[in-house]
This record gives sequence, C-alpha cells and structure tokens, in this order.
Amino acid sequence: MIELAGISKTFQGKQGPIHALNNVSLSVKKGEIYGVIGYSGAGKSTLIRCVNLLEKPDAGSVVVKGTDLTKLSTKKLREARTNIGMIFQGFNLLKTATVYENISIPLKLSGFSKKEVEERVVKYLKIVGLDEKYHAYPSELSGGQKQRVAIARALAFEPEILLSDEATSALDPDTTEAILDLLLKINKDLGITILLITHEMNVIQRICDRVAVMENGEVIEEGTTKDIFTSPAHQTTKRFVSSLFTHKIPDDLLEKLNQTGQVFTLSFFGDSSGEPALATVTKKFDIYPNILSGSITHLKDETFGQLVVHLKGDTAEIHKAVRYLEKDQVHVEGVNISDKNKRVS
Ligand SMILES: Nc1ncnc2c1ncn2[C@@H]1O[C@H](COP(=O)(O)OP(=O)(O)OP(=O)(O)O)[C@@H](O)[C@H]1O
Repeated sequence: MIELAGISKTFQGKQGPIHALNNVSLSVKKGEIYGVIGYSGAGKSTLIRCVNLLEKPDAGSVVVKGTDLTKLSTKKLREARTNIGMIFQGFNLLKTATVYENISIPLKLSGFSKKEVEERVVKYLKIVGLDEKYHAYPSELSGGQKQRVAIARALAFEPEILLSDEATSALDPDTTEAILDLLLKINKDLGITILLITHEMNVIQRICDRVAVMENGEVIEEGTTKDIFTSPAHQTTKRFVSSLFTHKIPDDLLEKLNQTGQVFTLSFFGDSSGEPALATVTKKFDIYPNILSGSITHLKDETFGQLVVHLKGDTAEIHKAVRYLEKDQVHVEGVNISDKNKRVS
C-alpha cells in the first residue's frame, strides 16, 4: 500500500546540514497498522510528512497504491492526497469554527455538494462518537474530543490511508486509550490502513501489527510487534520495550543468584501465557525456580507475559529446562552478569 524506498532528506540548519533521513525504506501493507517509534529528533515527523509529500524527499521514491507520488504533477498530487488523511498531535482545528464547520469547510472547498457534505459530517461524527457536539467550538472540547473532530475531518474524505503524527502524545493515559480504541475501530470497520509515528511504546503495544524503530534518521530495526517485543536486537529497541516492563534486578542480588544457577526472562505469547510452563519444567527437571518479577499485558491481538526467574540447579539441568521451555513456545533470554545495571526486557 505504501512503499518508501531509499528516502533521504537533509535540512540546512544554522550550524550546517542536518541529515534528518538517511536512505530509509519501509513498506506498509494494505489493512495493517504500522508504527514508527523513535526518540525526539530521530526523523519520524520528517518521514511521515514525506508519505503525503508535505515534505519533499531529496532522494528516494514514495509509492502509494502503485503510484510514485514524487513523479506526479501538482494537480495529480492533490488528487492522490485526498486518499491519505492525516491527524496531528496539536489537532490543527479552526478555532473560530464549530465542530460541524471544521469538518464541512474542507469538504465544501473540495467541491462536494451540500447534501454530500451534510451526510458525511453526520456519518463521521457518529463514528467518532461526537454526534452531540455539532455546534461546540474547539475551546469547549477536551483534548480527546478535539482529536475525535480531527479524526472525523480526516475520515470525511473517505481515505484508504490515515497518517497519525503523534496523535495521542498530548493526551492523558485514559484519553489515549480511548483514541487508540477508535483507531483500532477505524482500521477494522472501515479497512483503513494506518501509519503512525510515536515515541510511546504503549501505542505500539496496543494497536500496531508491525513496527520500525528509528534513530538518527535511519530505521535500525523492523518487524512484527510480537518479534520486537520478544527479541529486540538493538539497544534502543530494548530500551523502548523495557519502558513497559521494568524488571530491574538489583546488581548484588543478580550476582549472588548467578552463583547458584541462572536468571532468565521468559516471554509468553497467546495461549502459552495461560499454561503452567514453569511448573511443568520444575516437575520434569531437577531445578528450583524462584520468581523475581512478572507482568502480563495485551499486544494488539494477543496476551503477552514476562517472568524474570532464577533457576537454581545444575547447569546441565538448567539447559534442558530452557530447551523444553523454548519448545513450548516460551522465549527465553538469559540475564547475565554483563547485563547488570541494565533493565531486563
Ligand atoms: N524544517 C526543518 N528545518 C531544519 N531542521 C529540521 C526541520 N525539520 C526537522 N529538522 C531536523 O531534522 C531532525 C529530525 O526531525 P524530526 O522532527 O523529523 O524528528 P522526530 O523524530 O519527529 O522528533 P520529535 O519527536 O521531537 O518531533 C531533527 O534534528 C530536526 O531538528
């Protein structure tokens, strides 16, 4: 649906050139929710703005539904953009216009008939759950309600793609949850493909099918949300995952425990989260587990649990137990002495 290939973008800053994007490629499939995560300055905003050419890349192609947008005339690009809605952290609503007008004005300007405009405003305000606020001004709405208006405005053009630029970053945790639920509903019920950028791992955890991690203008890791959570490879990805699972084991305890066995992080997915895997290996092998920390949460469609355990016993028995767990769909990662001082993820 969206194919970015070799995208580079350099800005001329006061202190010299800033390489905001350096040869970035990624591919978003039809119907999925794809998240790009990174710390401030990683290049996320520049990247998402390249998808609808609000930012023109210096190099690379932006192919949306088979058409390279960088090759289009201004007129054709304007048409192509109507298929790509966008929502922003700051909502970008007209302050002096009502909720109704915020949605209807862009439609009128695009040439829709009065009847069509009315039908669409009613339909999409209902979908975002704001059909009682037609005549309110943005100043009379909460942050979550403003974002709902912005989402209705984007949906009113009936796009196949929705770009979300930190849409929940200015919202409190409960409102964030509600807006993420709305994005899931839009994706599922209307079949809209969503590409979002965020610096919050809980956004990825809750709604994304796949994720790219960005740093210094580059994609440093990419995969399904499940893979990124169970086996993050890059240090930055590990930091993002551990921001949700803070199993911090004190240094001296870790050192002591590793003298009588080994400490592991066990990650469970889906059905395996409900199985007593640890109890089974304890019966089968000559090991004694001690649970140091644990948590369970939901990824988009699956349950994801983590346990940090100390397995006490003979090295050979521990290895057999680990192999058994791995066969049982449990992802096992050792927490070594060299990992102390780091959060376990
Ligand atoms: N118009 C611009 N002119 C000059 N430099 C820019 C411009 N836009 C972005 N940059 C620089 O490009 C780099 C990437 O910025 P970008 O906003 O894409 O990052 P980001 O990951 O979205 O960060 P944040 O989460 O803080 O918005 C930064 O160093 C930024 O200062």
